[in-house]
Amino acid sequence: MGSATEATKDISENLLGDKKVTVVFVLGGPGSGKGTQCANIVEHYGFTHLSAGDLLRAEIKSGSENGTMIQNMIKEGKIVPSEVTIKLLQTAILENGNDKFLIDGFPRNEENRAAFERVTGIVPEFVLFFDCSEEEMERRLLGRNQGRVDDNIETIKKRFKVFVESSLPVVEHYESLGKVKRIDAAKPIPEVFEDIKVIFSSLASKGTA
Ligand SMILES: Nc1ncnc2c1ncn2[C@@H]1O[C@H](COP(=O)(O)OP(=O)(O)O)[C@@H](O)[C@H]1O
Ligand SMILES: Nc1ccn([C@@H]2O[C@H](COP(=O)(O)OP(=O)(O)O)[C@@H](O)[C@H]2O)c(=O)n1
Ligand SMILES: [Mg+2]
Repeated sequence: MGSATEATKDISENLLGDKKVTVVFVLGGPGSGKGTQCANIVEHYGFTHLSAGDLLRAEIKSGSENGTMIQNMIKEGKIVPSEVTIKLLQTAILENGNDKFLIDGFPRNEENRAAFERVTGIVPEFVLFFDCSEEEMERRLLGRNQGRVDDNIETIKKRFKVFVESSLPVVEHYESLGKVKRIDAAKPIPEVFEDIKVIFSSLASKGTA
């Protein structure tokens, strides 16, 4: 009996060669702590962390022909066309020996979501959603100090708008499928990780990751 999910997994095996993967999407507003907690999850649960933003920034640095376009989009807080980001994610998945991935900061809009599903056939195990107020996220971004072109108040405001208008609908989509695990991301880093551990420990004990 082939369920819809099984059918999609078959497609994913075709497009990713023989590779079967477990994927968790890590979503949340800018500065909600996605990258910080992904590092913790990698250390404890053997996932590979793929940050869409990091892959795009590496693409700029590599001198790719898309570099200028990507840089301009990031500076404006806009979402880069899916084909660019999906290609980077797909290559990273195929080049990696691991079969468990945290995809951080993707999908960020409906176009990202639908195109990724269509192209890779990958259906996420679940979506880890970091819930945090804009006031707190703004404070964190202004203190992040990584020299990013988008961590200034003008771009931050644009990113918040894009998050509410384009990214939250993606979370709502997965909510309607019962796939969202919401985390109170306003708490201190160790407390947030304690809540995340509960989720990943139960996943590990079910043998799905
Ligand atoms: N729970 C937290 N409490 C306070 N500061 C945090 C917390 N989580 C992350 N930070 C800090 O906030 C900034 C943004 O975190 P980051 O993980 O880069 O967020 P994101 O990837 O969601 O944009 C970093 O400087 C990080 O050290
Ligand atoms: N799926 C994605 C992810 C990031 N990006 C771009 O990269 C920027 C930084 O993304 P990020 O995930 O590193 O940012 P944070 O949420 O970690 O602060 C976004 O504001 C977008 O301009 C994108 O276009 N598409
Ligand atoms: Mg990040």
